[in-house]
Amino acid sequence: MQFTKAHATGNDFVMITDAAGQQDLDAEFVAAVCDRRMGVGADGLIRAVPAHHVSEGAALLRERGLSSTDDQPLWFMDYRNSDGSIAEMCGNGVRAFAHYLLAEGLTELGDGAQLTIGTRAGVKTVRTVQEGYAIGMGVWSFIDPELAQANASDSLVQARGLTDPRPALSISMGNPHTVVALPDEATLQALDLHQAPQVDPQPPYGTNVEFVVPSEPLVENGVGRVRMRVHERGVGETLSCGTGACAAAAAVRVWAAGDGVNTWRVGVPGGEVTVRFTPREDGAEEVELAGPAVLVYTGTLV
Ligand SMILES: N[C@@H](CCC[C@H](N)C(=O)O)C(=O)O
Repeated sequence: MQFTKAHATGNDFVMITDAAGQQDLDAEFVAAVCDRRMGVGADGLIRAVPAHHVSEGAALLRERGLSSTDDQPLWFMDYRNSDGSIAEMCGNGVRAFAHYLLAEGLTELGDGAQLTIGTRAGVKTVRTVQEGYAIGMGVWSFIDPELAQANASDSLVQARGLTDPRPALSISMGNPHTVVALPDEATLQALDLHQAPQVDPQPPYGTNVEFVVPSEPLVENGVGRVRMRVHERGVGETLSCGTGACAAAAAVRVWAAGDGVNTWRVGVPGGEVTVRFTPREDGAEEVELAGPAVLVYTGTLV
């Protein structure tokens, strides 16, 4: 099996193409490929498969009235975490996926230099921008709107390196996130994320946990800035999480009542991504995630 190793701000993936939709990916196989000592090593594995060849993709085509054929496929991002579990969405993965599809000649940019791809969290648009790719992520939402709006927090998080549990806010970006604000960079750096943080109450399907530190000043020239470290569900600590960066920026906006600040730069151990919010008339906010994507090498699994 041919594969390409890719990364997007250090969040790394093994990319494979399955044009006929015949590749049965079981959790054991994915975990073996993603193993950093015994396999290729990656935070996740992404299978590019035409939407009409997988049930979730076919459902998406029906819902959205889109077409996908062997000649003109709508490519579906089948994303798996490094432990083999399936996740709904991966923001950095979409950038790597778009870069991979274009480099492999599997698709071309359409009108407005845009691409449309399918994911388990719906159809996403991708456009090329100076820093790489910008993804139309859809709208963010509170996981528990009542609790979140009343307290600006809905849970408590404890992690190694913190003296006490800290309040957190749960946000969906297609997949679940729990965002925790920390007072300063020293506290952020002192965290030991080898062990999964404890979230109370425990989210039913697990969660990705983002620890954020607002920059000083928080907003400069109309742009908000935060630093973040993340412990990902199904992976562990990663160098970056795209959906996590969107959730972190959304949470900081809520806490800082910074609704007017629509552009946020989120610094992660693997670089920086940009998150933009566009308020809609119905009160919801569309999110765009922009950042680089890199293809590192190709290989063959034996
Ligand atoms: N790194 C990703 C998120 C991958 C999925 C996540 N671990 C989950 O289980 O929800 C990103 O860039 O968004």
